[in-house]
Amino acid sequence: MAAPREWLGAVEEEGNSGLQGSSGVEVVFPSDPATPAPVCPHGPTLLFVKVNQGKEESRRFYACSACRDRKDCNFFQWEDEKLSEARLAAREAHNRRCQPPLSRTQCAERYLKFIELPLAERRFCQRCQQLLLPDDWEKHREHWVVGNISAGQLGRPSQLLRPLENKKTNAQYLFAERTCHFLVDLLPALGLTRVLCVGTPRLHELIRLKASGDEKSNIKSLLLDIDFRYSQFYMEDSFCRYNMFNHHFFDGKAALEVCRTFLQEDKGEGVIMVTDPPFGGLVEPLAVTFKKLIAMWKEGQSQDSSHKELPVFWIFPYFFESRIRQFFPSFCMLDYQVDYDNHALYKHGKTGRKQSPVRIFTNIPPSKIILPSEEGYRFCPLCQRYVSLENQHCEHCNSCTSKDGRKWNHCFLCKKCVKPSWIHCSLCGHCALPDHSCGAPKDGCFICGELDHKRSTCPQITASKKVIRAVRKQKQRKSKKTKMETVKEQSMNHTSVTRKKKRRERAHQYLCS
Ligand SMILES: C[S@@+](CC[C@H](N)C(=O)[O-])C[C@H]1O[C@@H](n2cnc3c(N)ncnc32)[C@H](O)[C@@H]1O
Ligand SMILES: [Zn+2]
Ligand SMILES: [Zn+2]
Ligand SMILES: [Zn+2]
Ligand SMILES: [Zn+2]
Ligand SMILES: [Zn+2]
Ligand SMILES: [Zn+2]
Repeated sequence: MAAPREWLGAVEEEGNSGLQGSSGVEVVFPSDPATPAPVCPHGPTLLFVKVNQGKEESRRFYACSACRDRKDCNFFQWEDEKLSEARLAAREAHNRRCQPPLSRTQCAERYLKFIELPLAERRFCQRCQQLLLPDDWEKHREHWVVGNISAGQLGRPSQLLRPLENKKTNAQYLFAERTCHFLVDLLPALGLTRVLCVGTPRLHELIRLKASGDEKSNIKSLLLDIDFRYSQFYMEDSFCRYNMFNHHFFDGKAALEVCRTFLQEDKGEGVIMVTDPPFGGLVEPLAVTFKKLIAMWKEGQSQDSSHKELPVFWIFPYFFESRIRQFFPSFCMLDYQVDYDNHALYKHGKTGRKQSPVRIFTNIPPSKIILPSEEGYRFCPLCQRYVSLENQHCEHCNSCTSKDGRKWNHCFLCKKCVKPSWIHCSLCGHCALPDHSCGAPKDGCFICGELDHKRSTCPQITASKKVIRAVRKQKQRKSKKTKMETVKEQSMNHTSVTRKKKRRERAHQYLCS
């Protein structure tokens, strides 16, 4: 996902207005893209706009969709910038140079050769993260090479490969066994036979292991992931190198067709998409991509099943709930706490603030998803869903209200349940942390500073007449109550660096305190 914070530097270096008050970078999806976005090594770039509090939108620019760190991809181009033929040619050459050294077909051929080798000749170079054929040995002689790579190891590449823990781009946090088994075990009960794994390599391999093991599960899986190292372990029909922030298949049409065929098999029956994107990712580009995958599945549906939805598990931290529901209103958040192997803080079994904040968002009715009682989950008959132990049903809200696994308390003044650490502040008129600064400006509109709307719907914005029309329409349409809800929703529509930073800080505080 794109590089908000890093790109701010670039924007400023280019002599644009400095930061004043709150500022940030948003992704823009032009409704009628007249010109296709320029391409970086990670496929089409995204269009961004820098927004400053008290100012109108500034100049828009293209940046990489996948890398948040300029060190990983330093693509930058102003929207209205004209590039010389020479620069365009240099960019093309650069894009080609950045692709993996072996093609997808070459990787598949090497894999077939590798599995034919006797155990003693099956080697893996830790340094290069590569399976070696005898012809490669000499080149890796001085590297840390492990031998005797068993069929079991080949079947679990996520254990053999070093997780890419670069937080800004890959954030390759792998499911703990507990979570992975929980997900796999859910599938048969839900009548699912195919899983499109988008950024879930460990789930993919466990499904395949089960399919080839004694239990003879007949569940199939296709992995879409940006990590090209996985190409070494799978044939073309079970792994496609893919960028989930721009729906880009690195191996072109052939790979796209693999995905389409997989989704549309059996008239689209029995398939689910499970995705666990890097948490720093912007929600909107992800939502746009997932809608494209859903549309691909829908193309294969008959007329009479046009009302059906592709089942989805979107794994993401709970504080993105309103943002995700903005794009997928039918999704609900399960209480199940997703656990990771290589993330020290996201661990199940911790209490208080140390619990994992990662949840499953799904359009499958939550009553059908049984959460393990041995881990403390119970069924709430009133909510018709499984909830965590501490999540108590509030009779005033008529719901099990806790989002973070702790017991929340009902505030009669706010008329809702709030976190246990919050108290009602009579000065602010709502609940907040005891040490909050009263009356401190909340995240308001970047342009006029008002709190009741965001930049995208600011009546003062002159650049976008469309937005003004939308605001007017809204004013006409909404009653006071629904208007309040809309404002809240809009506030989530405003992804800014400041806000994202705050959110990260909040997540950090949440996990550390
Ligand atoms: C948070 S990890 C999820 C891994 C999952 N928990 C598992 O154990 O299977 C994010 C995954 O998304 C992949 N990824 C990161 N950026 C991506 C992108 N732009 N497009 C597709 N996949 C991406 C990473 O390689 C990684 O496998
Ligand atoms: Zn890039
Ligand atoms: Zn090597
Ligand atoms: Zn309940
Ligand atoms: Zn309540
Ligand atoms: Zn209150
Ligand atoms: Zn206050």
